[in-house]
Amino acid sequence: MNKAMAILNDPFKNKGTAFTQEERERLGLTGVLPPRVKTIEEQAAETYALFETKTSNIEKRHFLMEVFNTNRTLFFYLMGQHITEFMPIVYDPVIAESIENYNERYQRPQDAVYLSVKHPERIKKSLANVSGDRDIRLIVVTDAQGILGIGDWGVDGVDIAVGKLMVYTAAAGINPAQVLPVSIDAGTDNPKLLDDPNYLGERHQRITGQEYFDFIDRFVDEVEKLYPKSLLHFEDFGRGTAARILDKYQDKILTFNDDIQGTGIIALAGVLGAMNISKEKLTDHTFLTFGAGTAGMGIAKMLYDELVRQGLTPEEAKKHFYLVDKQGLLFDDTEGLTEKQKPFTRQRSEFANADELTNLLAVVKAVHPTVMIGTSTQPGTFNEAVVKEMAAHTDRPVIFPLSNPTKLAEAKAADLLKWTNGRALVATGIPVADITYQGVTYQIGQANNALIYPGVGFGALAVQAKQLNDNMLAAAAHALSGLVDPDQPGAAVLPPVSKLAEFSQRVAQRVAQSAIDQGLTTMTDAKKAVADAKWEPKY
Ligand SMILES: NC(=O)c1ccc[n+]([C@@H]2O[C@H](COP(=O)([O-])OP(=O)(O)OC[C@H]3O[C@@H](n4cnc5c(N)ncnc54)[C@H](O)[C@@H]3O)[C@@H](O)[C@H]2O)c1
Ligand SMILES: O=C(O)C[C@H](O)C(=O)O
Ligand SMILES: [Mn+2]
Repeated sequence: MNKAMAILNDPFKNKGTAFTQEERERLGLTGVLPPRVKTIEEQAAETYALFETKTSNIEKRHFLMEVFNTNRTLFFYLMGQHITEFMPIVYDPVIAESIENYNERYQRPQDAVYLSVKHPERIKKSLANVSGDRDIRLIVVTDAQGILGIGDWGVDGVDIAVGKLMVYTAAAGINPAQVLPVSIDAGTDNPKLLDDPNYLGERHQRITGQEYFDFIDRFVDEVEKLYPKSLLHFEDFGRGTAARILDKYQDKILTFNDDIQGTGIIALAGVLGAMNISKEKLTDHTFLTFGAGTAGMGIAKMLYDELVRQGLTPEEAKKHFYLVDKQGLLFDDTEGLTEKQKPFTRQRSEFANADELTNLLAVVKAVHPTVMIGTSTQPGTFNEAVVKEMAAHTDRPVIFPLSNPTKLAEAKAADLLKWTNGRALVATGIPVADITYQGVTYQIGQANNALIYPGVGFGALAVQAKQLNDNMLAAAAHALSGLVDPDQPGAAVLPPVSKLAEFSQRVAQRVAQSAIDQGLTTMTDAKKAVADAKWEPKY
């Protein structure tokens, strides 16, 4: 390829019509572009006008991905201008639709690395082929066994790694040339993909057990060797692997599991936001987690740690939790408990009707939760009967239906307000427009880990922290308090996505400061480190 085309085809270098006359001369672009030199403002305005002509969400996403594929600077400049509008398009919920249509709509590899569990010997070469001479600092890896709540999507799940990284840059300002999305293709147990002639992944059932975990070990090892200054972010692994991988590596390398830790932080931040509104104490609450999987147990752990920080003993704190999963309320003798569930189970002797506590309504009747969080993937399960029963025993029920995407949410925010006469303090996983109910306009907080992981990861990277530990996660959860006026009628429990870029800096600084305070870095000035690391979309 000639020099000119190599530059124009490189999304990290390309400026399109914005190359100046001098740059055109120097880079061999003279005569290669139409004469007019445009500014980034002009490019953004014309690109946005084209975006507005697209009618369906999937077309909008396709269009934005073309901009992203062509010119990263312009893409992030534009996203900075339209963050609230673009988030649901490039990220959740439209990303779910794009994953479900990946094979038919395949555009480009999008600078991701494609690894196959059957070929551990190709890991190093594959990583190096994609990263080239770029100084990689952030990797988002998925094996796509549990994409949002839509299940196993094999190689098609790569979009979630790409999308999560787009949010990192848009929210926190991580240099997009320093990131690497990775797909680990371990096969798929999704029969639809195995039967689809267009499927782009390896056509076999998931490889599990030793061979799988050996591959992960080798992958982590190669990442640490090739990119020693990087943060390794795991996304949408399965219930049987996510926690195990995190437990193995969290004290050894700079790593983060978004579904466990990111979700835990944002849910705790939302509950703390609810406490600011209701003026209640966290330690007076009873927590019910519906769907005690990867996310549900991450949330329970963060809430539990906070109760202990607020002075409860571990034994007292555990008594505040009730886990409900497929089996109903989880008891110490329930079959099929996960390692993470075991410490939070209850005893049958606590209840006269323990054997009847096999569904959510029965459990709500028996335990009177005051905070109920859904990560079950079961739509509509926070129904009118359940919510009214809960609301009969508490003034301000805190209810977070967090399952994604939209079609899987345990409830709709508007229904929760209606069924509780506006008393519910609600946060959802996907964005919800303001709701006017009985004369009050309610803003609905978005308890999606996207509101927190960019600041967390960026803060840790900015000070080159050795690890991301529980204190840093707690610092992030507390960083969002004070950003919403809790006395405004209809106030949200979390700050709005429109302020994402602002509060991500604050989260990053708090996380960086925590690393400094704990001696996990040699740097000393969190504010300066975060400011210095920030990438801006400009030519
Ligand atoms: N808002 C956020 O930031 C956020 C973050 C992570 C996950 N999530 C959502 O949470 C959901 C779960 O994700 P995960 O990664 O924890 O998946 P997971 O598979 O690890 O956990 C889901 C849990 O729900 C349980 N479950 C299934 N059917 C049930 C039923 N009928 N009743 C009760 N429990 C049932 C499963 O047994 C499992 O334990 C997904 O929809 C995901 O999108 C949201
Ligand atoms: O991707 C999201 O929207 C949040 C979360 O990580 C999820 O798996 O649902
Ligand atoms: Mn996820």
